[in-house]
Amino acid sequence: MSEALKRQAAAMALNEVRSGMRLGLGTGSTARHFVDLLSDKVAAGLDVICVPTSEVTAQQARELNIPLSDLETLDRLDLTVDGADEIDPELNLIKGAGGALLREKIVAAASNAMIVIADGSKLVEALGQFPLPIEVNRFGLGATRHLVEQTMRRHGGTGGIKLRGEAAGAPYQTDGGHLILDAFFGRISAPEALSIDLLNIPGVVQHGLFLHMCSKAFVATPDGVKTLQRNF
Ligand SMILES: O=C(CO)[C@H](O)[C@H](O)COP(=O)(O)O
Repeated sequence: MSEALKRQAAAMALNEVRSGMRLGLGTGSTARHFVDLLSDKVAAGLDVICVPTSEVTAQQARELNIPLSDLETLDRLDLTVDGADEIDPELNLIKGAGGALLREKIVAAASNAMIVIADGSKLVEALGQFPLPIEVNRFGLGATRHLVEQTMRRHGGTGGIKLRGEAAGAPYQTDGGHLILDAFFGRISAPEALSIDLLNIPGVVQHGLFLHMCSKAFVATPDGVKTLQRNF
């Protein structure tokens, strides 16, 4: 999908930002457009303080003179704007293709609202066609992978599990120094139960299912930007 559509979705989210807000800044190509557009408003006098969800976003924001803070200094945020890899009709998400899922989830959970920006290709009837990123500790990788695979089979997952970056010769490392297993479920029929089961595996640090966290999504299609909303 085109960068123009991603930017349109990002522009809609920018309309939700008010002076004085504490903002979470997402990661990925769509969130990048949001940060870029936000910087114009900041240059024009918008007063915000932002917490980035990755080193990449932090660097972009610093280069664009967006004021940054962290979750030691601020314990709550007003709003987080982030991208997603899949969005279901309940606004449950799969996130983490960019590897930032742990910080993204910490920042979203610290926020009073989470808005997702995406193009129409991210809308799905059921989560799971996109591989679910699972962030794991390096220690005990083989054992953790085995337990993740057992859990995936119990939940009807039909595909395999790949250590991200392995095929390229060097495992991908997250900002927190962890590894990512990408699990090809096919279809996730009980996301809440899967979430609990994955988090019960000691080597699993976090997974990319964002359940009941997103209250609004701006989804850009060639016919315009759709606003999807969910009340908690
Ligand atoms: O979860 C993410 C990073 O960890 C991204 O938000 C997600 O992968 C969407 O990225 P993009 O906007 O480039 O499609």
